Amino acid sequence: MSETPALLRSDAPLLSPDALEARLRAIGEERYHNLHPFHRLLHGGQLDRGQVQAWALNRYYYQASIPRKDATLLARLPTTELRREWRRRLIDHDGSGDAPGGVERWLALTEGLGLDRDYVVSLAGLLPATRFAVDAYVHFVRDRSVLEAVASSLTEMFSPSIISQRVSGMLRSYPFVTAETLAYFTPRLTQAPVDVAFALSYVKEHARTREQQEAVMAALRFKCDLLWAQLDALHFAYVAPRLPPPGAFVPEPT
Ligand SMILES: O=C(O)c1cc(C(=O)O)c2c(n1)C(=O)C(=O)c1cc(C(=O)O)[nH]c1-2
Repeated sequence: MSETPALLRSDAPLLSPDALEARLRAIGEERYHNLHPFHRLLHGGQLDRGQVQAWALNRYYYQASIPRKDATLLARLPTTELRREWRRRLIDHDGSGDAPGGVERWLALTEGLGLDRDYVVSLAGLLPATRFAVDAYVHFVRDRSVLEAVASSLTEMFSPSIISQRVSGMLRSYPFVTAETLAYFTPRLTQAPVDVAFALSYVKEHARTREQQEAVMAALRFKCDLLWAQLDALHFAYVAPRLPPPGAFVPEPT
């Protein structure tokens, strides 16, 4: 379902909170990155080891930047209650005490795929488009309203189902992938619904005008687009026409 841009519908009536949620879910059905051809190849076992490495290496920058964006938003939240809620996300990704977080677990994934840890962390082989897309997320959360920033996290509504498909598809298809390598994803299946429960109820409660509701929907579309753009860049560089930009990771020939 494609929607008319907000500017054309300034007279549109306020949506009920549940109607807003239905619109948000429809955006995911139309644009979430589970629909991207690169993901279909990844989950369907149709990539080689070098292409899977390229995906993991680039996605490292997304994972490593999630706590940067959550810390950015945390600093803007006005109440103890909101900050306590959002702080949990930082712990999920950065860890706490001896417990590793998601960023460290993603490095276990890239190492399990045979990539050198220092090379991954250096970001030297990153696609430029990955950097631009991920940085755009951090900047969006810094520059837009808190309501839009919270709404931009709502792609997580759609992530548990893609994660389940990814883990089962990759384990079935790739001899070089083990359950241990994909352990990153297991806690996400319980963390994401907790994140979403809060963010969705916040958005449903705080989007009180149609304009704010349109801004919330636009934030979710923006986020879907930046996830999509990362996969476009991977596809162009490593699937077809296979034109990695200068300096980007080049898989070893198999
Ligand atoms: O595997 C995925 O497809 C996927 C998608 C998303 C997402 O929809 O943004 C996230 C994650 N994973 C994820 O692991 C994660 O920690 C995460 C945090 C966020 C966010 O916007 O705050 N999205 C996602």
